[in-house]
Amino acid sequence: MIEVNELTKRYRKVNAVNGLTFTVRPGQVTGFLGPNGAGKSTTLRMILGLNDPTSGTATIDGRPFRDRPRGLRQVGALLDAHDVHGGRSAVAHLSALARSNGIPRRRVDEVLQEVGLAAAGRRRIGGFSLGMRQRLGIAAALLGEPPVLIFDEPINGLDPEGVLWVRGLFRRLAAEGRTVFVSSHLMSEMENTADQLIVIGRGELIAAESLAQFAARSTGPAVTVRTPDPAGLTTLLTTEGASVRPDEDGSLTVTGLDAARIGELAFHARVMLHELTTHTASLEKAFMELTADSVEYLAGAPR
Ligand SMILES: Nc1ncnc2c1ncn2[C@@H]1O[C@H](COP(=O)(O)OP(=O)(O)OP(=O)(O)O)[C@@H](O)[C@H]1O
Repeated sequence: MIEVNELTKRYRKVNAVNGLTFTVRPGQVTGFLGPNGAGKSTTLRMILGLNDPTSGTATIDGRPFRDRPRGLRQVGALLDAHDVHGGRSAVAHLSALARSNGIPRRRVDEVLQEVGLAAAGRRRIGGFSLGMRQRLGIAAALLGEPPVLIFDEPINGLDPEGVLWVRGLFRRLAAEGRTVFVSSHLMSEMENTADQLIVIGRGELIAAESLAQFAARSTGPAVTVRTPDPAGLTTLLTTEGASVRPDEDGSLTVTGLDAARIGELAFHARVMLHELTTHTASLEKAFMELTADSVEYLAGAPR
């Protein structure tokens, strides 16, 4: 379990993290979400004892991480995939980590196999792609079979097969009862993986809830309708209290009535329908709405 209490980090000009309080529980995948610059990496570094908080505390299983003598056997973390010695091979890098953390040497081959790098184990890390470096970072995190795992933007640079693999891996680690905390700036990366979400913006907590609770915040389902008589159908549906928006491709997006009711109304009014499709609101959209006020770097909009 990871517990963060009133955690604050102030740099000279920026409040990178401001009074954050949340808990990350075992047996679940918890997504740590926020736009660029929200303070995710700074928070993770403080949890791992790599940065000192200005105030507040972060503990792993009840104690600050830097007090832990068992290192990689207690917590595995992927922070910056580039933060490894490029002149070494993957095997040499992992073997050194295993040695200094009292982990049996056989784990090196096991984790290389697990992350799909067995064939590249003897190659210099300097020649690895970003995706391969991410896999190596994940291998290092898994080396000591720790109960707590922390991954900062692990999906960056992975190919589609890698994305699927890593999602399955996180689910499996959680099912084994481990604490799995994964940061991302994209909701889409988390919606098929996370059970719980911690959302931050400008260093402050915006939401800490289950994915289901988060989904319930979004603005309800919309229905796409295609008809040869858009004007007639629009009048019919707005009279019944729906909002109808014409789309560029000639279809209508209807909110406020469900597909069954729209079909019924059209049938009774003898309006022909060519399409009637329900869309559940996208979580990405809900995430963007939720964090809109705290987006620091907005394309095309000087602030
Ligand atoms: N060493 C530092 N000195 C000064 N400011 C810093 C330092 N590290 C981070 N910051 C600032 O703190 C804020 C939070 O940065 P952080 O890297 O934690 O965000 P993030 O959520 O991980 O962002 P991203 O998704 O872009 O990685 C930013 O405004 C950043 O510029």
